Amino acid sequence: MVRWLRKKKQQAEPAAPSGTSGEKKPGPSGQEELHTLEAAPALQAQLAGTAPQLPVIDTSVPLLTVSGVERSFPVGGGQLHVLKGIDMSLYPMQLAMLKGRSGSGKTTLLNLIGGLDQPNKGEIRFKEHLFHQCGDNERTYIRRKEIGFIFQSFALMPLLSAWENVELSMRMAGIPRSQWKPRVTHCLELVGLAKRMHHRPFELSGGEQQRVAIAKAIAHKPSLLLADEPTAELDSQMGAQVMSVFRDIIETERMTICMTTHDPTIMEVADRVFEMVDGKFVNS
Ligand SMILES: Nc1ncnc2c1ncn2[C@@H]1O[C@H](COP(=O)(O)OP(=O)(O)OP(=O)(O)O)[C@@H](O)[C@H]1O
Repeated sequence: MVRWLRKKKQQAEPAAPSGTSGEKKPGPSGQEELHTLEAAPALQAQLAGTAPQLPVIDTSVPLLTVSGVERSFPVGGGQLHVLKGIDMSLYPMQLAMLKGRSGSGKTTLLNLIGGLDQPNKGEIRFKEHLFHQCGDNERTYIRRKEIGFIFQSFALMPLLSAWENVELSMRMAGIPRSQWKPRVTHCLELVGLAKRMHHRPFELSGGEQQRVAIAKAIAHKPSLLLADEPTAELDSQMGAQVMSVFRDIIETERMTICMTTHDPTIMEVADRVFEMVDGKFVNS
């Protein structure tokens, strides 16, 4: 078992990336808060100081910048203005959360950040790429290489095992076959499913299925992981396990995670919370 140190809520901090230096913080009681989850060997090695040194990442340079973004949809002969001027930055190794009432525009924004859709106005820069200027093919190419998606409903192939589901995503991402075996093993170990690799989705709990979905989403080593309500279908214990896995992924895979949630308990582990009201951010 591995200890997971729960991050403190850091909403009050400015836009600079908070909590991204990898330091561990005590819980509100001043004690380290313990969450138990099957150990991720890569994380264990890191904690034990036996892992190889990871490359240094400059966490002060945004991975993604959204500036003045607006998105409308044609509805019933008029325009529905969903996003009304969004500015945000996501930094390397940050866990960012979007919260807001149903219909406030969170998924619409996540789709834009992930290059699945384009804004009517404003700019989206992801690394050196200007998403608002890219054509569909270019965005698809960048997305396949650099971005991973996790959905509320797991989206696993029901007849394939956990292993085969993750392997399929590597095949579809065009990753050379020689890399499949070590990477699938690593990803499933990272999400705590070393002993469930050959189970099919119906033989796994909801939380385990979501962790297979996470392994699938990170298998091609994206730098940004986007998750639309990844804990909505899970009970609170399984939701906490998914958040624990997200923290491990940030530390060991050096990814940035941006997710939507309605759950205030889940928000406590965020480095940054963006609150959306009627297509705009408030208090952020
Ligand atoms: N393609 C579309 N065409 C027309 N309207 C759309 C489209 N996509 C989203 N909308 C509308 O935009 C608004 C925001 O939707 P969105 O899914 O972004 O909200 P949300 O905050 O993610 O909600 P929830 O928490 O329920 O998932 C909704 O009123 C929705 O009906």
